[in-house]
Amino acid sequence: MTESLGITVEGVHFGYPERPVLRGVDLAVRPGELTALVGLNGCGKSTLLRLAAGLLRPARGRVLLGGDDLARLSRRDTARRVALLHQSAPAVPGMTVRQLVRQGRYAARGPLGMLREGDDPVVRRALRDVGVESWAERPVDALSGGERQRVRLATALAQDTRVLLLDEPTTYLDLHHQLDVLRTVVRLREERGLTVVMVLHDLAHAARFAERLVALRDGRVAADGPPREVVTPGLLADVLRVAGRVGRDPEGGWPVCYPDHPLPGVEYENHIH
Ligand SMILES: Nc1ncnc2c1ncn2[C@@H]1O[C@H](COP(=O)(O)OP(=O)(O)OP(=O)(O)O)[C@@H](O)[C@H]1O
Repeated sequence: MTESLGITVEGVHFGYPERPVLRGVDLAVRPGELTALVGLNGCGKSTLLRLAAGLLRPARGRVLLGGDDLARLSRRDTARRVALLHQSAPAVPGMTVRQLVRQGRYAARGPLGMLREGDDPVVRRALRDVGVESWAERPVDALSGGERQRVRLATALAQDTRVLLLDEPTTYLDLHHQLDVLRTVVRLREERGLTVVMVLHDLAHAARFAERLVALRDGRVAADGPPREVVTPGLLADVLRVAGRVGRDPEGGWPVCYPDHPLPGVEYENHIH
């Protein structure tokens, strides 16, 4: 197993024009840790992942991967260390699953990698990891939303990085495949020492599968710790704006939420009405 990499976010501020989003985020994800990132729509979760993937640059502060400031790494070096599963990405018409997954290799290898059209063991492994080998020659645009989501995960895995950032990896998936993907992430993290940060809206999944839960609110980290400690009725109310109760799974002991009703007072201060 190669050495795991940690992610350090130091005093990061970021905004889009006329839209401040992150206002001083500090976060240290330890090497090999599985972290869930939660928060209301528009609070900046995807923005934070994009900053951690080097696709955006902070206005203030810095992001380090394994101690190296992303601002000093080339695109290629960044892509060798960190892969991002985007919320959605359009498929090129006619492209097969294998061709799309192979793009994960190009990101890490650049033009020389593109010459290797042959059977790439990393691509095969990525297809196998998410159980989509049998679709390799199918056109991506003929897949269902859930099937496509799993192929996108395989594309991120094909980058063969030590850090994996997953933006809502279970979107579009039925419950069977949601659990399947989350268990796959847990397994890969254990087998390969991957450092994983995943955005999840399902607090039940976050509480069960992540060892650490980070909640964003008002552009800052509002809660950070093991789910057993931070998932409380207060978190539900203050960060997710729902009233609800929190219990314990009788066998596993992880927190189980019983959300009741939405609380008033969500201010989409960043939004232009
Ligand atoms: N390219 C962009 N240009 C301008 N504003 C943007 C851009 N991308 C995102 N935003 C805004 O920045 C804020 C944070 O967006 P982001 O996608 O990070 O939120 P999120 O927490 O991931 O939300 P969701 O849960 O809905 O996916 C939102 O107000 C959004 O409208």
